[in-house]
Amino acid sequence: MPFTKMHGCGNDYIYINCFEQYIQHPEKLSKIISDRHFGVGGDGIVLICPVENADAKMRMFNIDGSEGKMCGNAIRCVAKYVYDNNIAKKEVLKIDTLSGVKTIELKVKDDQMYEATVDMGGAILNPSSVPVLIEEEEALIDFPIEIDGATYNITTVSMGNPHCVLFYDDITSINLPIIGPKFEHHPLFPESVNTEFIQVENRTTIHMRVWERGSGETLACGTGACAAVVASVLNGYCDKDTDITVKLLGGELVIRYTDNSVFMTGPAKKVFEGIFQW
Ligand SMILES: N[C@@H](CCC[C@H](N)C(=O)O)C(=O)O
Repeated sequence: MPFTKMHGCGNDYIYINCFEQYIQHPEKLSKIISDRHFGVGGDGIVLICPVENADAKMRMFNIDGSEGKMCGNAIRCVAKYVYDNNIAKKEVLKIDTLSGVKTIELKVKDDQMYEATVDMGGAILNPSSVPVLIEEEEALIDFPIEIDGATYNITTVSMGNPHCVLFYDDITSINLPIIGPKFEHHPLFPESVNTEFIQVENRTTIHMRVWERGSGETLACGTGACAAVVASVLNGYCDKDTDITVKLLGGELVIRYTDNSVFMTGPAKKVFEGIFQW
C-alpha cells in the first residue's frame, strides 16, 4: 500500500491516496501503521478520497482507530497533496470533511514546505453541540468541574470536534499522560474530548500543549489551537480580529477569531513516501 508521510507542526499522519486505492478497514489500518515501533509511525492516518462537492474529501483516524470529524493540521497537508499530485492544481482548494467543506489558500514556499490558511468555520459554543452533558444553554467559560477531588476551570469549544481548554501559569511541568485521560474519558463528554493546556504570554501569544482524544499527547493540534484562541478571547486574555500566535511543541500556528469564522495559518510538509505491507 503506497503512502505519504506528512506533518503540520510535528502533528504527523500517514496519508493514503484513495483516488487510486480502496481501504476497507481504515480503523484497523490506523492502529497498525501508526505504531512507531512496528509500523510507519504517526499520530494516525488520513484518507484523501474522491467527492463530488469539493476537490477532495479528507477522512482522519486517530491512533486508536476512532474517526475524527476534523483535523486542522491534516487539512493543510491534504491541500498540499491535492495540489502536488495534480488532483486539483489550484491555490484555493475546497476540501470536504465530516464537519463540512473547508476552503484552504495555499502558498508554495518550496517543494517540501507549503504554508496554508484555512477557513475553519465558526466556533460552536453551546454545550449540547460541543457536546457536553450538562443542563446549561450558555457557553461554558471558566466553568469549574471536579476531578479526583481537584477543581479545574474549563472552557469548551467545538471546532467541528470537541475541545476543553484550561489555563495555567506554567504548562511545562504538567504530567499530560496522567491528567489528559481524565478529561478524555470524563462522563461530561459523551464523545470524549481533546484537551488543551494553555499558558498566556501576552495578548498576541499563547503557549499550548495538547492531549488528543484517540492519540494522546501530540506535538500540535490545529483545531485545538483554534479552540485555544477562542477560549483565550472568551476569558479576556486575547482579542478578536487579531492574529494570535500559538506556540506548540512542534511549531507555531497563527489563529484569527472573527465573528463568522476562525482562520488558521500554518505549515504543511512532506517527509517521505513508502510502501506498507500488511
Ligand atoms: N490533530 C488534529 C485533530 C485530530 C482529531 C482529534 N484527535 C479528534 O478525534 O477530534 C488537529 O490538528 O486538529
